[in-house]
Amino acid sequence: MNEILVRCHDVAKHFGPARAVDGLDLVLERGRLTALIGPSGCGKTTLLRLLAGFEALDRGWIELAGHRVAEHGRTVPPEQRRIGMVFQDYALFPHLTVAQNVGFGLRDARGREKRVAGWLERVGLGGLAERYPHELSGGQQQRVALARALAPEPELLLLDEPFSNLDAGLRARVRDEVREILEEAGTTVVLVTHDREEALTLADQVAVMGAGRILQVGSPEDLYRCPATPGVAALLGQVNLLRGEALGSVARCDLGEVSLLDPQRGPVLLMLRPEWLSLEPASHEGAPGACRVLRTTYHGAFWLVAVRLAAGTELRVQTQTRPRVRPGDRACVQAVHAAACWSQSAAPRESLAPARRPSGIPLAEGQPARVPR
Ligand SMILES: Nc1ncnc2c1ncn2[C@@H]1O[C@H](COP(=O)(O)OP(=O)(O)OP(=O)(O)O)[C@@H](O)[C@H]1O
Repeated sequence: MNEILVRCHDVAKHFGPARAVDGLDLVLERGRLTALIGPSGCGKTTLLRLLAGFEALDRGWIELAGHRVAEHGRTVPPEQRRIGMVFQDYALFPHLTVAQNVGFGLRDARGREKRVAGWLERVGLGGLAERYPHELSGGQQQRVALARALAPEPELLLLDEPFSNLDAGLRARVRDEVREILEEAGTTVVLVTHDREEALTLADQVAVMGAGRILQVGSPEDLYRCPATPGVAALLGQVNLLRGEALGSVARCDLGEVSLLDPQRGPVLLMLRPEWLSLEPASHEGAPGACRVLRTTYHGAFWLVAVRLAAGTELRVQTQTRPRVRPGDRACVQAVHAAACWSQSAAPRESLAPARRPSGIPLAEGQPARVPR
C-alpha cells in the first residue's frame, strides 16, 4: 500500500434538508487515481468542494498529507491546501493567453516562463502559447486546464467530469493522453465521472457513491466482478439478475447450475453480466436456460440479444458475432462465467435501489432487469 495522502472520516455536509454528503469515509493513496462514480445528486461535486476547501463541513474531518484541513468549525482555505481542480467547463480565463492561463497559479515569478513552457510541452501544446482560449479546440482547452492545474504541482488534483464536453472520438484520445500525463507527474487524482467506461479504464481504484456515502471502494476489476449491491453492479455495467439457491460454490437457478464467484449458501440473487452468458439456437421447452428471443441490437463491437426465460425473467446476452437467432425463436442461455451473488436471507442494504419502470417499457442501458418473484 502506498502512503496515504487523504483521509475523510464521517464527513457530512447538509444544505438545509438536502444531505449532500452524509457520513462519508474515504482513503486516498498517494500517486493513485480514484474514480468517483454515482447517480446524479449523490454528492460527488460536494465532496470535491469539501476536499478543495470551497465548502465547510458540518461533521467529521478531512486530513491532507497528515494535516487536519477540515473539521467542524475549522476550514483551511483552498489556497493553503495545494489542491488543483479542473472543472467540466475548464473555466479558462478568456482574456488571458494559453501561457498566461497556465502561469496563473505560479506565484514565484522566477522561472515561471520556463515552467509554463515545460508544462505546455508536456501536454502537447508547445506551439500554442500565445493563443487565446476561444482560438482552441475543446480538447486543447481541456489540456490547458490540466496544465494550469498541474503547474503549481498540487498534492491532489480534483477532476470534475473533465471529458464530458468532448465528442466520443476526441474523448478517448484525450483520456489516454491525460492518463499518461498524470502517471508521469505522479499526481494523486480524484476523477468524478458519470461514464462507467472512463471509471473502469482510468482508475486505480473506483469509489461508488450513493446518497452521500461511499458504498464500495476497490479495483475496477473487483467492483465490476463482485459489486456489493445490485445498484453498484448496474452503475458499472449491464446486469442480469436471477433468483437462485446457493449450495456452496454453485447455485441452482433457471439456467440450471451456475458457478459462483464467492461460495454462498441459501437463497441468493445472482448477477451475470451479458458477456458472461452464451446463447445457442433452439432448445427443448423446459430445459434449463430455455428461452424465447425478444430482440437483437447491434452495438458496433458486439450484439446484445434480449431473451425471456419460461419463468418470465428477461436477460441480455452479449455475442461477439452476428446472432444466429431472430425475435420469436426458441434458444438456450448458458452461463459461461461464474456469477456474483448476494444472500437474500441477509440482503445488503440497497441505498442505490434500481429505478422502477412501468411494465412494457424497454429497460434503459445498465438498468437491472426485473426478476419475477
Ligand atoms: N449550494 C447548494 N445549496 C443547496 N443544495 C445543494 C447545494 N449544492 C448541492 N446541493 C444539493 O446536494 C445534493 C448533492 O449535490 P452534488 O452536486 O454534490 O451531487 P452530484 O453527485 O455531483 O450530482 P451530479 O452528478 O448531478 O453533478 C443535491 O441534492 C443538490 O441539490
